[in-house]
Order: sequence, then structure tokens, then C-alpha cells
Amino acid sequence: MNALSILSASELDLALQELQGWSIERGKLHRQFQFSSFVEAFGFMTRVALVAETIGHHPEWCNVYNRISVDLTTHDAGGITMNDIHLAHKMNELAE
Ligand SMILES: C[C@H](O)[C@H](O)[C@H]1CNC2=NC(N)=NC(=O)C2=N1
Repeated sequence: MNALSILSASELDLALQELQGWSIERGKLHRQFQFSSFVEAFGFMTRVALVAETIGHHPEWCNVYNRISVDLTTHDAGGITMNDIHLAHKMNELAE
């Protein structure tokens, strides 16, 4: 499985089992995060941005006050790939 090949339904199911809080919504890997304040939420986004930049993979996300809604997909491949799974795991680590 290449990092940029779209995951099959069964590969996606398997990956989701290990990925706390994430689901598939409208064909994208989706999770909502909630923090104790806007500053906590924005700090998280800043840490994720540095990781995203180093791996060349950027989230679609929206922040309102202390909440962040994230959708991950690989535009270059036209679907969900291991790059999305990888970034989702990183985001879970950074949200702890
Ligand atoms: C050239 C550049 O690395 C690519 O366009 C990267 C940038 N960030 C990206 N981010 C996401 N989420 N999907 C991509 O396919 C993607 N491609």
C-alpha cells in the first residue's frame, strides 16, 4: 500500500479501529476536538500546523472559540490515504 493510494473500505475500517474519535463524514476523515479555551484550541492548531508543514499534508479545519472541526483527505489522490491516517494519529497525540 503506497502512502498516496486511496484506502479500500476494509483498510479504512481497520485504520479507524485504532483511531480514537475519528469517523468518515462526507468521504473525509473527520473529528471534532474541544478544548478548555480558545487559547488552548489555537495552541493545538499551531502545533498541528508545524507538523502538517513538515510532512507536506494540510488539514481542512474550522475553529469556533474552543472547538475545532477537522476533515482530512488527500487532494492529490482524491480520497483518504495513509497520509490522512498518519496526520490524524499526530493530531490525537497533540490533543492529549
Ligand atoms: C505540493 C504539495 O506538497 C501538495 O499539494 C500537498 C500539500 N498538502 C496537502 N494536503 C492534503 N490534505 N492533501 C494533499 O493532497 C496535499 N498535497
